[in-house]
Amino acid sequence: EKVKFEYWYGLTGQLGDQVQATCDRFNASQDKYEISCVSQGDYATALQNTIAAFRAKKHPTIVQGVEVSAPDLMLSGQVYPAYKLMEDHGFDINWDSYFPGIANYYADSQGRLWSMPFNSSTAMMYWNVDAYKSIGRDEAPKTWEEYEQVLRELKEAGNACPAGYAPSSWVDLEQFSMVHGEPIATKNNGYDGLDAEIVFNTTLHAKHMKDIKRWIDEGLLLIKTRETGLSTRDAFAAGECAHYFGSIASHQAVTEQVGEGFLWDVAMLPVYEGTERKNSVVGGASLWTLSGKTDEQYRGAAEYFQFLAKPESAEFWSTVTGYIPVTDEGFDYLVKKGFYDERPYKGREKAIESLTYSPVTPLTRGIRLGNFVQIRAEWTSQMQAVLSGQKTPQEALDDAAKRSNTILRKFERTYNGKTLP
Ligand SMILES: O=P(O)(O)OC[C@H](O)CO
Repeated sequence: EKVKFEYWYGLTGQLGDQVQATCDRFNASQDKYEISCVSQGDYATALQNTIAAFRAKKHPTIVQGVEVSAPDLMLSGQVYPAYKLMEDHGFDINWDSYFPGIANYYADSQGRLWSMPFNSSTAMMYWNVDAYKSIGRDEAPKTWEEYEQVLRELKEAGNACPAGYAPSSWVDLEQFSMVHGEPIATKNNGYDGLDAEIVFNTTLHAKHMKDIKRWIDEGLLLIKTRETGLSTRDAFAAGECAHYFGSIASHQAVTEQVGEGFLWDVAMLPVYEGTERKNSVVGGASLWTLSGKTDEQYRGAAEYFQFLAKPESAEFWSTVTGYIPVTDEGFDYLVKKGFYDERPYKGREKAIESLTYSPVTPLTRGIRLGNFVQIRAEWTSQMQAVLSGQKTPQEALDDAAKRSNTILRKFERTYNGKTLP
């Protein structure tokens, strides 16, 4: 009889279907194990459901943990660290092959990976090349100043939606801060201690949110969800808005949505003039093995991880999504096959360029702040208050920082005396 184990993931739609496909491929590749993969909705819900399931001992063997949940999972006492899982089951993983930006994010202070990198992304600017042609341009802006200029030119040329906008902590705060080398919190964004404090209301991020508000007021950015019910991605793919900012993960979905409709591309996030661009930070999620399972189930989990790490699996995953290969081995395999040479896959390498743009610094390593999923929610609700005209960006960011610090202090008390591994 096959050994069965569960894997809960936090993706839906096109991406969720492709996670399911990795499970089907694994099940078809061998006859000893049967992985059962269950979508839990989005990343935040997957995490929430997993915590709730622990109480009833109904939790899965593997959970897909959103990147920022790493400290919560590491301190939970309920994780079987990936490096140990693989070692205990005799799998010889070349950990050095993982891109440093990815490995750093999921590693403890001794450089050992606690989760298995899987769906790694970063934020990109999606731009409509045909719309640019209409204003005599053929390159994506590298600075926010130039971006504003492009928006203005598009509007003047009669474009009704130069860009769609929806507040995204991941793009506007987290990735933005990384590429500008600006801190989100003290203590190197939490890596150096649970007593970190939020500073995002005092950095270049505050200027950025003021600029975004001004662009909205000037009709350069349209809040699509409010105006048409469309997501910024759908509005872009429908040719309605000339830009949107989002994960490279959706590159394949956008490819399918746009079809032959128009020419488009992705570019690295702009930076403000005078900024020395830094690496962006890995987004997406990684796979965490949880406590309380049988040794056979753990062996199955390790086999699945080993299966995902194969270059052929990396090729499958990068083809059907936009996620990047997580190892040098996977990347080299794709490069040798000419994967990035032609559309529709050409462009996806820009995510890797962004992630590896500079050596990782203490401020661009990532975020190690407790309960950051809740901090994201606070930031978002404060930004909604800006969009509805109730607060200025600075007031909203000050309030978001205050509430976030309360969340951090609560987390610190929960793990009183404990330190991050
Ligand atoms: O859409 P994804 O999977 O690239 O994830 C984006 C962010 O990292 C979510 O935290």
